[in-house]
Amino acid sequence: MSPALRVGVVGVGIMGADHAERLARRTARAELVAVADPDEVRAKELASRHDGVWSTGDALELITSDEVDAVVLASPGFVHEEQVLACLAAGKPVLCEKPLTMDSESSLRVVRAEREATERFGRSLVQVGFMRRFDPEYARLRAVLTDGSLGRTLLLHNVHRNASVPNADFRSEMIVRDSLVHEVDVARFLFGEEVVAIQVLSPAPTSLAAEGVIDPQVAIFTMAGGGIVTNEVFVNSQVGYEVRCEAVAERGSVVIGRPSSGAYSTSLGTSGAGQWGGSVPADYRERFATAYDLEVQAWVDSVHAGTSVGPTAWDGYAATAVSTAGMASLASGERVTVDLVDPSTLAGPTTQTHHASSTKEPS
Ligand SMILES: NC(=O)C1=CN([C@@H]2O[C@H](COP(=O)(O)OP(=O)(O)OC[C@H]3O[C@@H](n4cnc5c(N)ncnc54)[C@H](O)[C@@H]3O)[C@@H](O)[C@H]2O)C=CC1
Ligand SMILES: O=C1[C@@H](O)[C@H](O)[C@@H](O)[C@H](O)[C@H]1O
Repeated sequence: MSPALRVGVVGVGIMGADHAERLARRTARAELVAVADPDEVRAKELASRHDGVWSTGDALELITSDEVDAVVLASPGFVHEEQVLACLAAGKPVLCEKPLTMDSESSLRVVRAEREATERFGRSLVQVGFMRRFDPEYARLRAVLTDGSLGRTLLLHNVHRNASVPNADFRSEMIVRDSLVHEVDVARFLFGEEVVAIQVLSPAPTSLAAEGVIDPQVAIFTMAGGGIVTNEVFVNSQVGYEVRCEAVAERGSVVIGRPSSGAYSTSLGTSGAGQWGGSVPADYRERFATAYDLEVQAWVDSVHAGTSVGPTAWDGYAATAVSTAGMASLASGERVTVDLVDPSTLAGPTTQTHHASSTKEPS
């Protein structure tokens, strides 16, 4: 049996700490060996909870270390380009949290570098952290939509709510680039097509959002085959983490993410009367715990096998291209066409994945 994959985690805030714990405690054939964060106290504190894990304030030191075989990037999106490129230069497989980068041009640079690295190292090195593809409910929904029994998929209706967002930097644009980007990937994953246009509408905002932040937002995607996707993203809903998706097809519809499909209970309300309903998860770490576990395990297994799995650099770029168009639409209120490079014009091998849960890449 091959030795455990020695993994380093870059950025140990909310998601990085969660992934570090997962790698250290419940990912087979993997070992957490190092963590990096410019907040060195935070990195050191996390490392001290695990035997033999070292910490550094310098992400590049971790990425280039001979003691690290593969890297999980959970740093903020604006540093992903530099850090993914460093992983590619070092020939290290990287699981990069979404979004791949913050704009279309930088994501395209990553796709080009990834193709060169694939030729050089003989395998695709980038997986993007669109974990919903690994969620059992989304995977089941995709299976139902693709088995042909319901006919062609016509519409998707997505709801994505966070109780609140962590800091004052989470402006209207972040709702598009950091939150709505999940729905972009879901739309591509479920339709198996690209998003060709987006319109972002700005309803009157909640008084509970930070000054000047447009929250909620409603976005409408047009798919390459003419399907339409409606999306509500509301990041200051006060209640909890609600992610639902309803697909409408020619011969039926399918909904996932309802409380009844998870924990469901009756209880006594504060008034003493009986009430019904499920509990709403507090945040993504609770709602998508299984998806993250499956995502990280699949990544580790694929690295051992020398293959790739799940969302590729192309998937990351295609999603970011939609967000970039979404930013323009947020500013103008107009429908904006997505500008996506023709993949056949890119040099190097395609980064086709070999996983049932991946969107087919245009050839
Ligand atoms: N897949 C999912 O459901 C989720 C994904 N994310 C993604 O994970 C990433 C991190 O998000 P959070 O953990 O929420 O942010 P966070 O703000 O909680 O943590 C970010 C960490 O990165 C560190 N950092 C800053 N600059 C750095 C650099 N140059 N190199 C290394 N580390 C650096 C910060 O000090 C902080 O500890 C983002 O890309 C975000 O979009 C976040 C939440 C959920
Ligand atoms: O990825 C995530 C965060 O970065 C984002 O900020 C949240 O809105 C999403 O719900 C969460 O899944």
